[in-house]
Amino acid sequence: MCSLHTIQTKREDIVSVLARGSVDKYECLLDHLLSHNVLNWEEYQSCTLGGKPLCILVRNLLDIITCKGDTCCSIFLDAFQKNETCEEQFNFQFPDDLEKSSNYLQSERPGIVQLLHNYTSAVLQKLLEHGFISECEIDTIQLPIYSPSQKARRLLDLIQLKGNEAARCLLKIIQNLEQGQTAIVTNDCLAFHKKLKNIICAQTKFLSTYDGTENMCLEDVYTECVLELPRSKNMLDHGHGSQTTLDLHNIFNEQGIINENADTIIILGDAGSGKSTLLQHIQHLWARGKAFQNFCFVFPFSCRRLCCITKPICLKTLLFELCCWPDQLQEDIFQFIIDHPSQVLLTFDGFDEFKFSFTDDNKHCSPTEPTNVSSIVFNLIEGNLMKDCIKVVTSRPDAVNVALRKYIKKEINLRGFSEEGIETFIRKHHDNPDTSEGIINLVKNSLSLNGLCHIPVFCWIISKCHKELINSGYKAPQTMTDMYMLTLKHFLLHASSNIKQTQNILSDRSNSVKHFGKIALSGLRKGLYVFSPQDIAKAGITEDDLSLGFLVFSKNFSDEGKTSHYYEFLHVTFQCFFAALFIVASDDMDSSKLYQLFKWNRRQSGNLLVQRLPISCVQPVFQRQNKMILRNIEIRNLQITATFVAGLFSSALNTLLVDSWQPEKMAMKCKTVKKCLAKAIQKHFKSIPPALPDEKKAMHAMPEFVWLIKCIYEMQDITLAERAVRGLAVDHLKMTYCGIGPAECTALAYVLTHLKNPVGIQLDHNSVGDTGIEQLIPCLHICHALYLRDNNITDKGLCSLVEHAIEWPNFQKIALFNNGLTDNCMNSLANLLKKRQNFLSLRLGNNCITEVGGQILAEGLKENQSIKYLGLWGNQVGDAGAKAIADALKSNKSMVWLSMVGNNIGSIGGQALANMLKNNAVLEELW
Ligand SMILES: Nc1ncnc2c1ncn2[C@@H]1O[C@H](COP(=O)(O)OP(=O)(O)OP(=O)(O)O)[C@@H](O)[C@H]1O
Repeated sequence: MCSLHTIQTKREDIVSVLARGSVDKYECLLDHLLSHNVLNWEEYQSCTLGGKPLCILVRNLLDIITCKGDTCCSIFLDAFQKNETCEEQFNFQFPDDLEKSSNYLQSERPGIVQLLHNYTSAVLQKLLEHGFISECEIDTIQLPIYSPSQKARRLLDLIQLKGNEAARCLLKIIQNLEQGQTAIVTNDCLAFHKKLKNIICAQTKFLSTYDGTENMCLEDVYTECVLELPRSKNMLDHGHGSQTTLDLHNIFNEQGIINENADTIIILGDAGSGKSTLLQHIQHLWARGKAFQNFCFVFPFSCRRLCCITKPICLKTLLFELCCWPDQLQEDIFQFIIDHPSQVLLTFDGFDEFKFSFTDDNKHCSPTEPTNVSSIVFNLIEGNLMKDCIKVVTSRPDAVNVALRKYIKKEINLRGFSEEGIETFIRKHHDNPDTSEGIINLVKNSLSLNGLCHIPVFCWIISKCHKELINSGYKAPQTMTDMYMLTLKHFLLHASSNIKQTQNILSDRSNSVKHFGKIALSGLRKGLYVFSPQDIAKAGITEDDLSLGFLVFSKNFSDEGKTSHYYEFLHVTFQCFFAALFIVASDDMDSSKLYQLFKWNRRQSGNLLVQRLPISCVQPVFQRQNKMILRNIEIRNLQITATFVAGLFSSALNTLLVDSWQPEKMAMKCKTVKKCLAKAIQKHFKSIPPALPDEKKAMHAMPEFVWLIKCIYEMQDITLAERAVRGLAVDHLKMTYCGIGPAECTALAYVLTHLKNPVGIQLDHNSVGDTGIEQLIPCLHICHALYLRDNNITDKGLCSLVEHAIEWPNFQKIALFNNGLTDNCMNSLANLLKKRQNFLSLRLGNNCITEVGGQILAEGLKENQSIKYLGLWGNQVGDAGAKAIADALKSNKSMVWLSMVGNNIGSIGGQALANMLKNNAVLEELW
């Protein structure tokens, strides 16, 4: 029987089945007919006229179909049967040519309706954002009389009417949804999604350091920081092997993954390097819809706050109560979160402040079962809870223990501002170009300031206190302590109404400073960074003190609508600074207590394992050593506080404090600090094993050594610096993996310049950079060998170094592999080779040197007879470069080791090297 005849004979049954069924089902049939072009647009509309009974619409449809001949009738019957039996599976083949988007939406209509029906609200929002529909149109589509599928159909109908541009936009949204590139929340979750975005947007709008006094938005002042991936052997190769800097927008991609099965990305950086701000920026970009839209939900946590949760808590409560409460459908929303972990991002700021040491001993897998907060956090990191949900954790570097490392997907080092970043930050901070130019010049002209300003918090201080620095002719700060003292004066002066009459503002506000010092120190001892109204009252802090702006409302404990507030210091480094001021200037603290501040290092020196253990593991040892008042201060903050203490004894600040507060015990304390520092350094030196026969004596310094050097620098005491290195009788000073950046280089130069005998200085795997080289130059004349592997050095830094190195008689070796050197510094190196006929070793592996660079270097090699080692592996010198080098070395009588592997060298270069090897009697190794 032909299809037309079937419809005619069974018309009554068909009408009855369709009219008895739901409107949804009938419309689904129409979707099929539209997609197969059985109905044209006008016919479709006549079959969906609102207000008419379904049986009339069905009859009308059958009239249209039967007029269209047997093929159309056959398609109808097919669709009718499918409609009755099962749901179809759709497989989208998106068109390459987006000009045909409207057609595609029509031809795939049944599948698209099925895909969209759970997401219409979010899709409508996106179309609204793109300007293709209006609020009023959304309201019409979202009328409660429509089922979810009907809403999807009304949406498609509207877009068809709006033309191909709108259809193209919708198709892009559908494509992203289908391929999981953009996370789109279901209709049930949309209200919560919006609420969460609004809350995060409001929370991340301002930086805490700008609270109260200024009204600067994060968006206006945010400056990109340098993000680096550590080069590690087991970094999985995803085609980014040699790249170590990372763009923020690539933070979640495959670049730099070290463990594909893990879900935690850890961002490491020193105090004030911008970790919290970076997280805030990520959250803000997400909340504003500007990036990271593959996450439906972002839940930000502060470890400072999590530490205060003492009662058992479950994951659900943690997410909803701490971040955002769903006004309705809590169960559905939580279920969506659990079912779609890859669409959820959790951030944990300040893991170093999380008092619990990471352990994977206690498994907890239930999202609804309460347990202690540390267990929830650790099991999230391990993936026992919400596997595949990405977690971003920030921490100061040494808080990561071995157990945690197993669960790290990617490790990122935050290196603060680049040279350009400093300028950008200053320009963003000041509308007046004259002011910003003035500050930039100030920073450029002061070596010490330049080194410090790579750390964002210092850059902020300089920007904040620019008036004092530029107009009042203050001496540019030399040390970190100078910076904080400058800020202290700035805030005090700012709050003082009669500045001119005030001779010594510190003396005038001594009580305020004392109050801050007291609460800061007692907070550090108890691991407290947030202060309740009771804590504030107990420390005697008055409204007047609060108005100075050092204590700001805590973001972590905001009780909106309440009159009493929780406070925290502007930044934790200010808490350390005030604690240091109290330790130094209060006569309640005698020098023996101060001795405790440096003493803990003595037992730990040389014990890297203990140093890297989290504080809670170290504490039993630590507590035994320090029975006194400073025993509980978290090690990283203790070091910062101790550095400030040393800095406050620099001659200028010592005098200032004595003049301001007349403390009686300062002289004694100063003596104690000097003794502590000198002895701690000596102890470090004594731990060096004696040299083996025929071997040079080397010292492998620990990060603690660098900290001691920084303390000496903060004191600005040349005699102490001389005394400190007097006993250092080594040929080689190794300071690899010590977290050395530009500021540390300034301190190293200050002390190492007093070394009496030439040494080799090995600084591999730090972040010295071009600025660090500038800082080091004052001490490098003493150096016979310099190792700077993996330190982000570019041509600029190297050229500057070589300019000086030409004059240094001892300087014979330099190792620069894994940096960013190009052909542009080859002239400089060639010149060094020409001028220095006692130069021995040049290692330039894994840089970006091409044929041209190889040829330039060859010019230098031609005129040098001393060089013994040349390493150029992993560059791109090619045939021409290799040939030029081989020819240059023909007459060289010293070269014993030459490495040219991985340089794209073909037969010409290879032949030239082979010939050179034949004629060269001394060359022992060529590879
Ligand atoms: N990228 C940035 N752009 C602009 N300003 C920044 C940036 N990063 C940091 N800052 C400034 O430096 C201050 C300190 O930064 P932040 O609190 O983020 O450091 P942190 O690394 O989290 O420090 P800590 O480890 O001590 O908590 C910020 O309050 C802000 O003023």
